[in-house]
Amino acid sequence: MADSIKAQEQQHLDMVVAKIKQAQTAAKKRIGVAESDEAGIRKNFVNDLRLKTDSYEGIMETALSVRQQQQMLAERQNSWQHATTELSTLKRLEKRAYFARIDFQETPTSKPETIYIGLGSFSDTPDHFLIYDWRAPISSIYYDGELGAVSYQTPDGEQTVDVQLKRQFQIEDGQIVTLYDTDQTVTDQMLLSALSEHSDTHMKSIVTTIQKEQNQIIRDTHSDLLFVQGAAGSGKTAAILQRVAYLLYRYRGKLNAGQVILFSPNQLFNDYIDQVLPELGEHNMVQMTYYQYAGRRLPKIDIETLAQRFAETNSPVQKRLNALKGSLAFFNAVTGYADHLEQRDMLFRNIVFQGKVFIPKEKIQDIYYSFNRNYHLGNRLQATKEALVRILNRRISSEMKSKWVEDTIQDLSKEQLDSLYGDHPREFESADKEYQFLARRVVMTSLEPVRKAIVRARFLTINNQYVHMLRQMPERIDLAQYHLTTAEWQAGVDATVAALRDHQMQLLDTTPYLYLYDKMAGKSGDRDMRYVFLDEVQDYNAFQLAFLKSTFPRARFTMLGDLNQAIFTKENSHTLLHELSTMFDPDKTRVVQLTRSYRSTQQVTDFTKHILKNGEAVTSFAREGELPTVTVASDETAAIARVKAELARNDADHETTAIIGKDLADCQDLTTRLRAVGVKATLIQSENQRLAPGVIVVPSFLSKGLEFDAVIVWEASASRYQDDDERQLLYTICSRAMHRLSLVAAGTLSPLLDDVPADEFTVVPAVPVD
Ligand SMILES: Nc1ncnc2c1ncn2[C@@H]1O[C@H](COP(=O)(O)OP(=O)(O)OP(=O)(O)O)[C@@H](O)[C@H]1O
Repeated sequence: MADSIKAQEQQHLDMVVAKIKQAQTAAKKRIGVAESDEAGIRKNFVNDLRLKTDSYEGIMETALSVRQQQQMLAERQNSWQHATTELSTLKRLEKRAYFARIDFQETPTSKPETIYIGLGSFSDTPDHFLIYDWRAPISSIYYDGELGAVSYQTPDGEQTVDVQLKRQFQIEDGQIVTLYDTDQTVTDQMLLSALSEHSDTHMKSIVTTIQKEQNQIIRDTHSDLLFVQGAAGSGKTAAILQRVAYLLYRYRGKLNAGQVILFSPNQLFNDYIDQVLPELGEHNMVQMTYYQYAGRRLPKIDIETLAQRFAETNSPVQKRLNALKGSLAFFNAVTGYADHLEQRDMLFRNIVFQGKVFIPKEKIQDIYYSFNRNYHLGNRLQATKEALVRILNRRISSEMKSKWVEDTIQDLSKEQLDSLYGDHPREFESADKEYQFLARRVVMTSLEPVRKAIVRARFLTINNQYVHMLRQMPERIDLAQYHLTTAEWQAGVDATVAALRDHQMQLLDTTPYLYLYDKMAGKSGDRDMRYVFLDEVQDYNAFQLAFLKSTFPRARFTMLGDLNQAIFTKENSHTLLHELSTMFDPDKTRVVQLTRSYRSTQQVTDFTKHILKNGEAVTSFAREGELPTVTVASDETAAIARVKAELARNDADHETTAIIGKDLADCQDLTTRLRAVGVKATLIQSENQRLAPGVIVVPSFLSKGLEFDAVIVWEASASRYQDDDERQLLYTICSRAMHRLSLVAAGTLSPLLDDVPADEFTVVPAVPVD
């Protein structure tokens, strides 16, 4: 491109940067003013306060004056917050003001317009935008269209413009490094340079190179369910993070980051992505794994961990039980059972006081079912609690006359007496009045646990109720459809009961258990949550999805998954799509498919896709790299030597490496062996660990969603990956590699690699070990 254009653009950039700097000075000034105003208000708070407490009007006046001061403080804090946010945006813009320019005309006769697009908006006067935020409606034309007529959505409907120029910039520290004009959406050149960067322990934002299909996901505001099926590395995760940023911008003032929740595959992944939104100037959304969510709600139960779940080898019967318990039919059956509890079968527990039955369960049951048919589970429970509290109150008077109360009062120490009197004046009309006062306090204090038990509905018994429900299930669900006999089902229930006795539970049981509990307690869900994102949705079952939908009744759902990577649900993942389609209104459901993989080089993508049989479509973005390597060593010592050599090569080329083993035991063993030959590597044992720089060894089930420059698959042998249902797992592992992929096996190579054509990998012999 002509140097004169670059010079002109640099001049424009210098002008914008100068204005950004002026704006920074102004923002700093406002921060200073707000800070000193706030300090002033705090200092004079006491002086300015008109304390009058001798009359009712005086108290009112004092309260008003406190309120006024608080309001003034809040205003200052608000303006401080505002100026601080603005300053941080301006600082980011100063370095890289924008990344694109678009010239367009709204109609053939209207004035040509030029806009620049960057990470945030910037205007020097209220209506004069020098930079448009990438999320502004008009910015969409940068991502969506080529030159010529391009339409974009505005809050008032669709608008079409004639785009005459698209220019992309790479700017570093206020200097234009390169610029190019293009007629494409985002040039391959720009994408290529973004993708050639080395990975690090944190994901980066993709704002400058968002692809057209990704933009559809990011800007969707219509769907109740947005389902994205995307190949490994197709940018699903990247797209949802930009989507969150987009939604927070689009609904600024109405939506905050606390109303958006992302269920992620593991804690490591949370760590990996947690910089993206702050880099875009937004707060992070609520992020947790489903396991954490369930665990938080069931603090007294040990829920099966990811590692345990992964290590499970399920018998054919167990697989069929799993299919049933994860189905939508089971969800509907639990709903039916809960509805039936409105008429009968709710189980209760005695309320106990001092080791004796205080209110018997039969009495509670009578009360519970005494309300008429219009009462549902929620208000029935509430009304029961109120009735029980009334009983409790009546019992206070009778209990005051008991012998134990008299004994207690006689034995009270001075401290205990002081605490019973509290703020109450110590003068009483008579000794009897004083005794009555103390007796009431004694009874109320000791009955407090009873009151709590009532208020917290401890008279319900979720464990028993859950088991009761499971026992009854054969009446509600056709076991034959799942190829199960009643005996097999009941044996499954026995196993659940045994686990519950030890306060343990399979992840598979936690959701029906929570759902039943919510129904019994009449909970109507978290109505504040507006957007729910589920990453790696193929690892959820239909029950969990239906439960999340009922837990967040007002939320819109974005689900992202790759049916090729179902490492927990395996063959059930394809039925999931079908079950989902029955849960949401088809008019408000949108399915988007992303088939292009951006993560890996063409060679890695081609190799990995041969691992799948009947896999979903995957194409690679044309980025060249080395062929993957395969090494079959005669024994583990030789295999370790090969790993060591490959690590040395990666290190020399500054490629960060993850060695991915099948399970934790393999990874522990490998780490020890590597240490013995002088190689330092961090073993990631649990999902709560942090990602570390340098070589890491990670078990397959924790590598989900992550990516690394180079991946070494440890023990790609027949002893580890043999069955067809392990194809998706091996695929997931291999698809973590961006530039280099090496597979090392001791003994025989996994037969799952048989379909990879011989010219798509290099055979590297194991290094001879002396
Ligand atoms: N438009 C884009 N511009 C630049 N980089 C991109 C783009 N889309 C995706 N990438 C990069 O490709 C890599 C893979 O993206 P991401 O992790 O979002 O894929 P994914 O679909 O979630 O993969 P998986 O299902 O395998 O975990 C990331 O490094 C991401 O930054």
